[in-house]
Amino acid sequence: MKRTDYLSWDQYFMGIALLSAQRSKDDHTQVGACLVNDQNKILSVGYNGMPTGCNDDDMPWERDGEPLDTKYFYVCHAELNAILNYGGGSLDGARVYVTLFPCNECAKAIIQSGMKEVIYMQDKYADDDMTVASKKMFDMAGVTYRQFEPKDQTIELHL
Ligand SMILES: Nc1nc(=O)n([C@H]2C[C@H](O)[C@@H](COP(=O)(O)O)O2)cc1CO
Ligand SMILES: [Zn+2]
Repeated sequence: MKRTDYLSWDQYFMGIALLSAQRSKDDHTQVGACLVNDQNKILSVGYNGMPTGCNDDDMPWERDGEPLDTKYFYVCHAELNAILNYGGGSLDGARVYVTLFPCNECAKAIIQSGMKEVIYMQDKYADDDMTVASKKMFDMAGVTYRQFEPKDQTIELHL
């Protein structure tokens, strides 16, 4: 008999984004992203972290303080990492599953790389100008975005 409680594509890819987020060293916000093509093949994954070669232990993870002593100048966002991690050529027409709505900088990278759809989970910075700017650019550029609809399915991983 065919299983009925298998994961939908959306659940599968958002699940991979959520698992990727668990690699983040950021103690306040962990973000994961998964890029998928129109044949539902995974192209790339990423999470928010310091640039390669910048030691996690030597970099600041603070949110407040002198700008140079906070994480914001340094950390590479999950979406940008996923885009840059893709070694296979064009991302034209791809979609991105991301656990937090993209910032304006990642929105630009998403648009410029030719991606067409954003599926996001949280939108906790919806009122921030960066998110308003992201949506403005997505709307103008014809990149659609929709919030992931949780099916209340729990998966336990014993790692
Ligand atoms: N879409 C995003 N992707 C990301 O990877 N990030 C990262 C950058 C930081 O490491 C963290 C946000 O830090 P905080 O301001 O919530 O403590 O999440 C943030 C956003 C929000 O725009
Ligand atoms: Zn970003």
